[in-house]
Amino acid sequence: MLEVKDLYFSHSKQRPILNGLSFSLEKGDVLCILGPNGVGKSTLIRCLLGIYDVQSGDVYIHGSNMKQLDARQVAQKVAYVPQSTTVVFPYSVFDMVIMGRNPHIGYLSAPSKKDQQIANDIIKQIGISHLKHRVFSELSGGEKQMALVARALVQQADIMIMDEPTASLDYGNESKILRLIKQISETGISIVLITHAPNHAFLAGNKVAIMKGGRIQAYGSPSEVITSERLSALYATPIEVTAAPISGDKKEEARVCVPLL
Ligand SMILES: Nc1ncnc2c1ncn2[C@@H]1O[C@H](COP(=O)(O)OP(=O)(O)OP(=O)(O)O)[C@@H](O)[C@H]1O
Repeated sequence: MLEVKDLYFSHSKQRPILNGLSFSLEKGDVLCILGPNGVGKSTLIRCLLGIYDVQSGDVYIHGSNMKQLDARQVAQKVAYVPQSTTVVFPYSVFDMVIMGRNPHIGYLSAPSKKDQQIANDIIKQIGISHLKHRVFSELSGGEKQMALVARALVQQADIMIMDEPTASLDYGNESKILRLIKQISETGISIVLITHAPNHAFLAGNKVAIMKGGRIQAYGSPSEVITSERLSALYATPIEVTAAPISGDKKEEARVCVPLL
């Protein structure tokens, strides 16, 4: 669905940020991208959304080279959930959510009944009907994040890029968003999840990529890639990856990352 091949991007000639970066995403994958501050995760997102022109390498979306697609075509295929959004105008949650239909609406047209229906269905589906008429800018961080996920879903793109969608959320809202990510992927949407929490890869991901030095240093299933040695080296602090028993009907174990203080 998404293939990134030998991507190179640099703000200045001296120091490339992305230096031959490659990975691919299949239908329903949740690929967690981990990497320390400043490694180039946001830069990668900008390249995947077509905001930055890559200087060499290619991004293929359903086999089409992104260089051949205009912004509207990219937006029909790739949705984006930002970390947070500041909105000055008093848009309602419904106004914000229906904006996700823009790539499907003609330049001088208003959202159709069908667009409104799609927005209403998604709002209901992800359980934020009670927020529909609230002013977006007055919502809490967690409520805003749910509305931003709804906006991305109404775009009906089958690739979704999420930039730290749980940043600054409390534990309950973080779990809610991670659960939603799993549910969305089960519908066949592929997700690139940028996160600073390696545990997210165990909880919601099926693939993980570790970014270092402008490349993907390790790539594979969370249990293969996320090891104590690798995380400790990546974040330059001792981290242990261990198994925690989960009580319930059947005995299960969850893998967890614990920083050693
Ligand atoms: N417009 C710019 N001009 C020059 N350098 C930039 C610009 N934008 C980002 N950078 C640099 O590019 C590097 C990668 O930045 P980027 O924001 O992609 O990292 P990141 O992995 O998303 O970091 P974080 O985890 O802290 O959000 C950083 O060293 C940053 O200072």
